[in-house]
Amino acid sequence: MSSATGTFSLQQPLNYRAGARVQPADGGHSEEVHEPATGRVIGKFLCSGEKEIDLAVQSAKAAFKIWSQKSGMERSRVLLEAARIIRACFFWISEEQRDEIAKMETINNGKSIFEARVDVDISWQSLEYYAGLAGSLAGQHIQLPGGCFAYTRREPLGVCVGIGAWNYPFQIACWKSAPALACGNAMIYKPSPLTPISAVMLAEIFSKAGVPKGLFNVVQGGAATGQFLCHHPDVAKVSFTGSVPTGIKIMEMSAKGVKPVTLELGGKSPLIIFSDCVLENAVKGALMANFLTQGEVCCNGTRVFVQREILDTFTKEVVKRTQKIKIGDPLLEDTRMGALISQPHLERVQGFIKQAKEQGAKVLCGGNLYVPDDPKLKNGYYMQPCVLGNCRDDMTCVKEEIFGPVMSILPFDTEEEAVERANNTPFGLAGGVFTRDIQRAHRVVAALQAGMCFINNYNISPVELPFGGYKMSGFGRENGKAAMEYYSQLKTVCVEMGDVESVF
Ligand SMILES: NC(=O)C1=CN([C@@H]2O[C@H](COP(=O)(O)OP(=O)(O)OC[C@H]3O[C@@H](n4cnc5c(N)ncnc54)[C@H](O)[C@@H]3O)[C@@H](O)[C@H]2O)C=CC1
Ligand SMILES: NCCCC(=O)O
Repeated sequence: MSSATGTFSLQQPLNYRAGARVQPADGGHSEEVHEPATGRVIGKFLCSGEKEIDLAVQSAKAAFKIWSQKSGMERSRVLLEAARIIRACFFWISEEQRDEIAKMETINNGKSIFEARVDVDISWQSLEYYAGLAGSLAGQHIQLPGGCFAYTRREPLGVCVGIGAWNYPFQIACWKSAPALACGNAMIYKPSPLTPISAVMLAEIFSKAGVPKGLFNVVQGGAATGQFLCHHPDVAKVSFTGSVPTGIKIMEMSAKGVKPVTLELGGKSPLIIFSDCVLENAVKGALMANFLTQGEVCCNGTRVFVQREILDTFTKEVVKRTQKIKIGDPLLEDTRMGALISQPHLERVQGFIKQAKEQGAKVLCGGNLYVPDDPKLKNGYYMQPCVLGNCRDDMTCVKEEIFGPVMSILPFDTEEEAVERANNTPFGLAGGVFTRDIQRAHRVVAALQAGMCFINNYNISPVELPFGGYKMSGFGRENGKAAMEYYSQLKTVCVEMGDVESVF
């Protein structure tokens, strides 16, 4: 079997401003774009400078004037059309076009085409969901004495900035832009410099769907470009997905301009497996919690606490299935684990495994580099998914976010102990529990200090559900109705129906 892996090269500019792909007006250094599956350089782009950021902001401000005056239903129709265009890529047009977005995501990120398709589905569902909410964005009427009254208006914020990570490039761009645009805002989006491609595709789709020119702009670059965005005086809000250290910097920069922020940061989430679980589901859940997108998922349940009675059976089954995961060319239909995002990241993950061994953990399977047979893939960033046993809570692999395919198994005896250990982390993004005991399931998730909890499943992402963290995993919410609050502000209008009674 062969695939298109190893054939793509970037031809078009990756910035998008005022309704067109453009080269940035100024810039610092240029960045290479890699194809993780082969390690090939597929192109380069110039990181946007201060002048380009200002042009993008001015263009977004002009579009905001038009878009914010539209009714919710008018905005809804445009978002629905954008969702339809993306779906059409999947279902109604030729095979070539059908897979276009997912293919680009796979080429640029390294994840399997199978998963990339799911990501793109979740992305158009997000646009569809917020299209549905746009028309019902409304305030309140409040009766006051003497026939006076007040009402509230839910208004957009203005030009919002979205800064994204590299693990779900298209999906993160949609999760931020869909509620932002539904509320009447404009957005400037900066993807990770490692995955610059698919956000521009989204910009083109928005234009085709009928958003005003400049409503959704894309600027490319790394930290410096992100800083220009956060410091720009005409930016009203920053929504960030990425690591905790960068999240702290974003908050500091935004604080200077008193700009609201949404922070979707990292995690080290617990998954608690009780001995009364349906073992088959718990094993599947543990794999879902650890190995999607090569383990590069913020809400992964990487600390797998297993009740001692079933530790051996559970571990044996998890190891058996992990060894069967098909690694390799991510564009092949039957591949379930592609390449990690970059060579430095692969080395970092390998470093965590080495350190885990030094600290006494036992590699139960995987953990080594993987070299596919296909010669074109020999420089790709592959590794075998890894399960670690003999783990303790004080080990680095159990305390720190690895962001790779590494599961740590930790035995426990009692519910109380499991909950206490699960919460013993500065992170609080997600958590999960597998048990047949319905009361215990709800008791445990109520006690977990985490923003997104799963009972008897893990890592599903329906767009209707608010998603976000507790503690150092951030604040604010994406998805669900909740996100609308983070992209709008409340104005109160107090109406006098009589004469003014002055105290002077
Ligand atoms: N909670 C969530 O929803 C998610 C969280 N993450 C977290 O993201 C991390 C991995 O993603 P990375 O891209 O490596 O994170 P990162 O923090 O290095 O970069 C994220 C984004 O911030 C930009 N950036 C970096 N320094 C900046 C600065 N000083 N000012 C402004 N922008 C700056 C980057 O260019 C990139 O676009 C992991 O910790 C992961 O857990 C990833 C996906 C989802
Ligand atoms: N579909 C899961 C998204 C989580 C993340 O962005 O890492």
